[in-house]
Amino acid sequence: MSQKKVTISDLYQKKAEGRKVTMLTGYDYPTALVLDQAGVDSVLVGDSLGMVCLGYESTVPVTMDEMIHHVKAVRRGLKRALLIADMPFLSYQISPEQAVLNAGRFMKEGGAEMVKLEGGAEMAPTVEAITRAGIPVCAHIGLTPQSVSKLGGYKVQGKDVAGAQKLIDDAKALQGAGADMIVFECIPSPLAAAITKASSMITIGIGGGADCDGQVLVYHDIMGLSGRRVPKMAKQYLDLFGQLSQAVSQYCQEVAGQSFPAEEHGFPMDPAVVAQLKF
Ligand SMILES: Nc1nc(=O)c2c([nH]1)NC[C@@H]1CN(c3ccc(C(=O)N[C@@H](CCC(=O)O)C(=O)O)cc3)CN21
Ligand SMILES: CC(C)C(=O)C(=O)O
Ligand SMILES: [Mg+2]
Repeated sequence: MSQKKVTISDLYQKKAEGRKVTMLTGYDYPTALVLDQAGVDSVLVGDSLGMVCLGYESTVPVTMDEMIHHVKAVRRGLKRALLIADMPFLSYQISPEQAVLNAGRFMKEGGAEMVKLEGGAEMAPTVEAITRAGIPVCAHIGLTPQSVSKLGGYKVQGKDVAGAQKLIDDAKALQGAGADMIVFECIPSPLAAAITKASSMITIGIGGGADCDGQVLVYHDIMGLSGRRVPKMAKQYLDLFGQLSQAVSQYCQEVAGQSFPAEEHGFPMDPAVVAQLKF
């Protein structure tokens, strides 16, 4: 595995050559070590951390300070993979100025290399302002979880002509505004394939089918760590929740049954020393 840092040009190169870009979410230092050493191209500190790490009902309550705390932890664990920070709800929607300031915090305080934000053509001026400040942007269209109340639930987007055409127009506007990358979340595979073909941006699917330039999933979903049913687009590779629960219950049994700690888990003392102690 090459130890060279992954750059955005490397990912454009992959797109050009038809080699797939890999991305996973990562929220903490040990996970960053695993992802980096296993060779993933990019790590997204997603605002999904609000749901999977902090126990919120949605991504809406997540703050900039919470995000930065996690981005810094992931930064310390990455040597190679590209670090992308997800802009949380209301950190970029108010004005392009507010967006540049918060995107800049991710770069300056968090050590991020790219920021991601949700929204279509209406976000083009914001993407343009962030890009103009020298900060690479990943867009995100389709199912945009920060708008879950407006969307009426976590539902597939772009199924009818009007919805699909809007996503095509959104992608065009975001590309024109300078986005280098775009996430397609829960949109029909043929639509994601067609936009990918027409687009110079690096397209990353999560429920966008096999023909995107790359794929992203939530780490806790693929590892079976979320403790919930995983969304349809995720593939669960491990059942860590089950394994962790089993290990915790075994530990409790062994402490209760006094088979833990064993001799080797403690620190001996010279009996001559013990003999001299007065109690
Ligand atoms: N753990 C986790 N994984 C995610 O992928 C994820 C989050 N959290 N939080 C933020 C958003 C929310 N996401 C979600 C949440 C639910 C569905 C879901 O329930 N989808 C339905 C299909 C919907 C339809 O058919 O219209 C499903 O059956 O999985 C999808 C994406 C994706 N993101
Ligand atoms: C699932 C990805 C695309 C995301 O936005 C997140 O993890 O917050
Ligand atoms: Mg997100």
